[in-house]
Amino acid sequence: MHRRVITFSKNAFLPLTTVCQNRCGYCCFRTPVREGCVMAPTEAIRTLEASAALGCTEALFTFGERPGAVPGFNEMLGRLGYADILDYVYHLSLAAIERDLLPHTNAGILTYAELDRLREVNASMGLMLETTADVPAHRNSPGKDPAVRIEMIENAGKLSIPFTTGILLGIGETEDDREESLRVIADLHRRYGHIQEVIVQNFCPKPGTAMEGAAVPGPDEIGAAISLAREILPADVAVQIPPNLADASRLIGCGVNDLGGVSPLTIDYVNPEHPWPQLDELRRIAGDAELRERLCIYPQYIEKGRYSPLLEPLIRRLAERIAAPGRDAGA
Ligand SMILES: O=c1nc2n(C[C@H](O)[C@H](O)[C@H](O)CO)c3cc(O)ccc3cc-2c(=O)[nH]1
Ligand SMILES: C[C@H]1O[C@@H](n2cnc3c(N)ncnc32)[C@H](O)[C@@H]1O
Ligand code: MET
Ligand code: SF4
Repeated sequence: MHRRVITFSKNAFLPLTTVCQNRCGYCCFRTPVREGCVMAPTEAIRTLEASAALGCTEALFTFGERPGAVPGFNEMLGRLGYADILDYVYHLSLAAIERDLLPHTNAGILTYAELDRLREVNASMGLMLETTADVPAHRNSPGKDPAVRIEMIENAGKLSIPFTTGILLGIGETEDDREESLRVIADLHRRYGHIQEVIVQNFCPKPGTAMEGAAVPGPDEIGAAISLAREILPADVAVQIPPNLADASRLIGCGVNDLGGVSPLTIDYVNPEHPWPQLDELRRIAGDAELRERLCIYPQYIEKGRYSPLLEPLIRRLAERIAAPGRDAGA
């Protein structure tokens, strides 16, 4: 009998900017161009160094989409010495690699050329599909048009980038919409073979946002969505739930096999009111299953050599480190 395995990654969350071209009805992350809307390079480097010292393996760069489209933003970055946000994330990706962290960028919509450039310095990348439905929460978010999201995930496939995507539950979509979204992701993976994991994320209401009073998906509804994901997605695609947003120990039986990225240092800037569970709590969530640390690039993609030559030595070193015999998961 093989014991079930539940994986997770130890990361540092770096919200490079809160400026965003979209205005999603559920989001509390976005801000206008103002003092503090860009993470200063010194702070980013400090976070990378402290996270590496704590044993993290991943630098998660998640930030507002196409901030350069917002007037005043590029001038602000220019004062820090960068041409645009892509230039900044490229530079910090190199800084992460130098400090033994593998970059994973989720910057919202990027063009084929932008993905191609970032691929050189990122071990994996991500973009939530969110939903294929046309929902009011996305009325002011051109980048959440499902056709635009699907095109980017497809471009990442053409470029062979190990990829994370997912669906957001409770933003106005129906159960049929969830099924359609998962089928679209499954089809993309069948065509390009690049989807490592699919996040089934539940909406959490934020005060001051358009959806602050909206109903939240209950545990049974979340469980049903996880089961649906496991049923629809090919077996080599992991189903991930964020362990800080829902009752993970209760949901694990529905087919979850990954708990995503957790950080010993940085908060979840997208859901700042939800602290990350630490290692003992993750073990409790995993229950009888074996809790195993992973990198942001999954083993099957490492084996296939789906990474840039620049990342080869670091990926090899970190893979060895997390596999060291006798080593406790995540210690
Ligand atoms: O690729 C993504 N990774 C996201 N991640 C990263 C994810 O949890 C892991 O780091 C990935 O599994 C990478 O291996 C998040 C991490 C957070 O702390 C908070 C929110 C997210 C959301 C995403 C996401 O939308 N896309
Ligand atoms: C980084 C990812 O976080 C998700 N996201 C954004 N806002 C919320 C919220 N209020 N609750 C849960 N998830 C959210 C989106 O799916 C986004 O793509
Ligand atoms: N803004 C991006 C998106 O929604 C990244 C995650 S939200 C901060 O796709
Ligand atoms: S969820 Fe992402 S795309 Fe939507 S407003 Fe927030 S930062 Fe922008």
